[in-house]
Amino acid sequence: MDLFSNQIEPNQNLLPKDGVVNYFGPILNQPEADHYFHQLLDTIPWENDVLVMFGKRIETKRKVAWFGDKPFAYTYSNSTKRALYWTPELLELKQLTEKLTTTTYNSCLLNLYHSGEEGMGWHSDDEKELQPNGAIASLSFGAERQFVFKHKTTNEKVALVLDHGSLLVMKGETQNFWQHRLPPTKKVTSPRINLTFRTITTENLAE
Ligand SMILES: O=C(O)CCC(=O)C(=O)O
Ligand SMILES: [Fe+2]
Repeated sequence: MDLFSNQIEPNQNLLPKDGVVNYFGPILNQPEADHYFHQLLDTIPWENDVLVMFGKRIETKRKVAWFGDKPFAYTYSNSTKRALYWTPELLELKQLTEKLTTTTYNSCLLNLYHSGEEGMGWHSDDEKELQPNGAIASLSFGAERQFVFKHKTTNEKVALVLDHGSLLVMKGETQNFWQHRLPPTKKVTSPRINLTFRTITTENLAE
């Protein structure tokens, strides 16, 4: 948290055009955010993510987990995952996020970055299973990390720092026009957990 956190304006659009990104700053106090961070770190069944790059199957160091209302199938970087049912803590966080963003979500992708050496490359969250132009709400816990948007045609960039216990929302046309990434950094040595609440279209129910 910084001295200026009381100036964070959740209604301000951080993007200059072609989408909407709102940063709410911390939405939990420090003990609450610490509680969720440790609870998620210890109890989520974290698994290595698998990417297919140049036809090769690569396991990421970053770990992931996938939860939802139903056992949705979700194909992400060529691997299909099935959603687990919400834990009580994830349901609490979903409820709080829904209240603050006045939107409902039916699933959540969780990422665990063990240190700053792990990040996520440029991408848009535009998988076919996701509701087109649906809001994506991102909760961060643990180490503060930079998050960057890049416009797909003009290359304009917008960067911000995602605080412990903070909420960020991407909505409207954001995923069509912008990519985002979590840059790796040697300056951060502690872990971070990120939760992205999403809406999956209900045709994507696993057998
Ligand atoms: O870790 C983050 O803040 C972002 C994760 C992300 O972009 C994703 O899961 O699609
Ligand atoms: Fe993303």
